[in-house]
Amino acid sequence: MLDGNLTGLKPSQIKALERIDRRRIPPDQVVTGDLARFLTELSRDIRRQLGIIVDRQGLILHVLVGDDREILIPDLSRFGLGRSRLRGLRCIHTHLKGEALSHDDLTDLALLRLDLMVAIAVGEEGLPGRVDYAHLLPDNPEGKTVEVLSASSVYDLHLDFSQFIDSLESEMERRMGETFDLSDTREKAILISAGCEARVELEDSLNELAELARTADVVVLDRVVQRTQKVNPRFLMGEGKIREVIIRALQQGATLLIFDQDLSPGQVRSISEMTEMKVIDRTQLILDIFARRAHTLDGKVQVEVAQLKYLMPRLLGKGTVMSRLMGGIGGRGPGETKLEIDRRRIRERLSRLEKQLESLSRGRRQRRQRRIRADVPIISIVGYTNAGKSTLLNALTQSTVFTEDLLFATLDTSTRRLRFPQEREVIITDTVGFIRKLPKSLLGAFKATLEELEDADLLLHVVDISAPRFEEHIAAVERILQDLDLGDLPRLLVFNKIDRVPAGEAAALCRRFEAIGVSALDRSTFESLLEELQRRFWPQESFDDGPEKDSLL
Ligand SMILES: Nc1nc2c(ncn2[C@@H]2O[C@H](COP(=O)(O)OP(=O)(O)OP(=O)(O)O)[C@@H](O)[C@H]2O)c(=O)[nH]1
Ligand SMILES: [Mg+2]
Repeated sequence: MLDGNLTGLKPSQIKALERIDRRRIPPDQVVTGDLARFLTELSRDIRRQLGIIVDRQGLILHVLVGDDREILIPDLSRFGLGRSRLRGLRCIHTHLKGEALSHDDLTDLALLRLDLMVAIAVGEEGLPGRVDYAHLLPDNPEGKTVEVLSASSVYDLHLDFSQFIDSLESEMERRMGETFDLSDTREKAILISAGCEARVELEDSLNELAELARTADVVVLDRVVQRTQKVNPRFLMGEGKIREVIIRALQQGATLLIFDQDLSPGQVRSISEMTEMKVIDRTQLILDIFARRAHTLDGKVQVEVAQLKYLMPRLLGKGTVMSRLMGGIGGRGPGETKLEIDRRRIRERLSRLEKQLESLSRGRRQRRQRRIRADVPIISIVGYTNAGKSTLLNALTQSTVFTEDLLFATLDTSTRRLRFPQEREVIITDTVGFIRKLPKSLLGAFKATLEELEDADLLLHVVDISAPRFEEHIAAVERILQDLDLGDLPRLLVFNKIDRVPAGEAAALCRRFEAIGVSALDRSTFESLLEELQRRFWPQESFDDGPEKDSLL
């Protein structure tokens, strides 16, 4: 296959170029003397660089014609990356002025994961001169990515290529095997954050991203934090820096880049153009988790609507970025539904789903009305994800809502009854956990579920006080409540997981925040919470004897 700028070439030259691919290089040689000479002579005649892309069998797959300074390598993504993340292809090209391997040559080598990048100088009379070549390095503590070597001529290039590439690959695999199990098929991610905030803030948010990644069953290989003066509109960070990050990620064996900041459709596109690794942002990761977690019809429909809305503006005409957004993480459709690639069909599907949501929400409204008519107080549990909301609901009502030490265990509201003495009862509902930077689109998607909060007579705001930054969690939840127009509802702060902090400290924090401490794992800690609930709902009655513990717990 002949690529590049052929204008102005004589038909005989084009024919000669087209015939190059009939040649074959023995697998143990980088390039034969004959072929090198053919390339340098023709290159001198047309005064342009010439290149070939060769596979490990020595077949020539592409012939490239450049200008006097560079050649452009066509898209090689169809060849895929092997286990060591090498492409199994090398690039051999001519340099007209005997210049060393350029920065672009080395970048191509690293970004495309070529076996070798070789430059042969066009010498006098078009004879092949010095050979410069570079190969990638296995992951190493210094973070060095390439090794550049040279030979005084092709005839002095005594490199047994097949042996060389075999041992390089095994070393690469050995190094990767030190950080992760090579047979593990889960996605391997590099977490990336770039922003103007203070480093601790970036790190903190990145820790949470790591938790999200763990929840999504992704292996995290490394983290990159880049403080920037100003956010780069195309790549989030500087172009050179992002390239460096991608090159390191590939070297470490990553398959996925996860950005802590939300990427604009344009940014996803520009970064994706540099690499075949999947590029996703925080929102997409959360969407992915939601997609795995949605169990009820409501939940599934809501997540799919959010996913489609997120993907729409990110579609390219041909669906190329799409296909990369799709596979595996960041593209998991909830349940059976496969996301469609066609934009028009997405639009149709969206409107169908939205109708479905509408009717689901009607059903919910009726159920709610019945509840309100029954005149039973409604308590909604809200709080940061993983605070222990579902555990508390279960413990209070002796039921079994799914709980787990992962983020977003709960996506669907569940409703239970809590009985008090003297035939009194309240209804308690559990909700989806909140999180910092919860994307607006997602909030919108869950509006239907969160609508139920409007009916609440009281919000139990559950906080995990063993979390290092629980105050920020409180603030994030408060902000989201404001966004949902629920800021005026009465609420009660419940500090959960007091078993994980020293008793004195827990008591002091509760006093300071006017909160009630509990450990959702230990029902004997519920007394003051239950008393407070009774006081709030039936204030005129006195409970001098205190709640009858046996009937309560
Ligand atoms: N030590 C301790 N662990 C708790 C306590 N309450 C809950 N947990 C644990 O915290 C984790 C999260 O609990 P969940 O009830 O799933 O939390 P959630 O707030 O419903 O989380 P999402 O639904 O994901 O938003 C689980 O592993 C619980 O066992 C507690 O009082 N003490
Ligand atoms: Mg839960």
